[in-house]
Amino acid sequence: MTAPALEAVTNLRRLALAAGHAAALRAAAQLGVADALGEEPASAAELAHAVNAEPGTLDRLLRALSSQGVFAAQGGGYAHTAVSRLLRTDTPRSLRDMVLWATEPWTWTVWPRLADAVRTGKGGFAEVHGKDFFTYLYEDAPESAEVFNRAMTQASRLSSAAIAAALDLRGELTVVDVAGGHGDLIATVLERDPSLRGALFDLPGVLTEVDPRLRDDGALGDRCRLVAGDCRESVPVEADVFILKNVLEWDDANTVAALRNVAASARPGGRVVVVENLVDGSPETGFTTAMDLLLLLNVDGRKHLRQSLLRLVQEAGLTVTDVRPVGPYLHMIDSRVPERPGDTG
Ligand SMILES: C[S@@+](CC[C@H](N)C(=O)[O-])C[C@H]1O[C@@H](n2cnc3c(N)ncnc32)[C@H](O)[C@@H]1O
Repeated sequence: MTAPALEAVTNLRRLALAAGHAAALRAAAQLGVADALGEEPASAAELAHAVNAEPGTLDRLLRALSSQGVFAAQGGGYAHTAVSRLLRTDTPRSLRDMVLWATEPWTWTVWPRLADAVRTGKGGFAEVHGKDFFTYLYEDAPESAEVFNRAMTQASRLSSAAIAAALDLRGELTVVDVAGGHGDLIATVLERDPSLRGALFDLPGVLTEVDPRLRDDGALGDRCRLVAGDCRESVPVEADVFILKNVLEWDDANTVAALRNVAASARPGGRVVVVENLVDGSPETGFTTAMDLLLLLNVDGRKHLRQSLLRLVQEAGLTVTDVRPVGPYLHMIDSRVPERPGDTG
């Protein structure tokens, strides 16, 4: 076999078993291996003792992960790499919950339906579970819902400071983060500008456990309201600026409905800022394209191309004023509610 032919075989075989590496990541996160490993390399037996596992099988797990750069085989044992450190719980950039979220039990039940979804254009989650994804999450899989919300906060911590810096809210008085999860972004925005007041809007189940800074007794509690609701029905909050970050990932009808509801609550000339990872504008194409497919399966949704997202923002009657990268992997779409909404159709 020629070298290119061998490489093709190797690549395809690795991809075909990529679920095994995702499962290995999940197992390591569940076992707490990254927390058990310190600055010095440790043997599989030492780590197995620390995480209450069988040494031989833990060695196999760590060998599989090391083959992908998660931990490094060293001197008969294993050492941390930059990637494995992200699985620790005590690092500010921890992505442990993100790993758990991406590999939750429900994900393994939806992936086999991908061919059908591609054929029909529908993920079909509601047909299988009898309810839409977020209802299922909060009613039937509350532990998964907690993992989800923590994962969103972990992802937000990577970008909130960059977004807050890029927003330029001079002259604005009030800002609401629509579907803002536990509120890392709105807290970061309010911390940056002490004159601003804010609101965090999300589903009722999410707001039961918000960022400690936003609680009544938190440092920002008196400047931020918590408003529960469904943004596909209405967004009953008055504000100068509406932010929607990683929210417009449903099917197009629900995405336009949410944007229209925001536009209806905003004053004419009000600002609506959409922040998303774009499939065609992100350095993480492996992540965004796979997430695009997962969103198809769970919410009949998608990660957008730049043009498809701009089209929906405009369809909702908003006037796009700027599109620019924010942070290493997101884009910020700035738009305004027309001064005379009736004119735009
Ligand atoms: C991908 S998360 C993004 C959270 C947050 N904006 C962030 O970037 O970390 C999507 C958010 O939308 C919320 N959400 C989903 N459906 C919603 C709805 N119908 N109304 C309001 N919020 C909703 C979820 O609870 C979740 O917090």
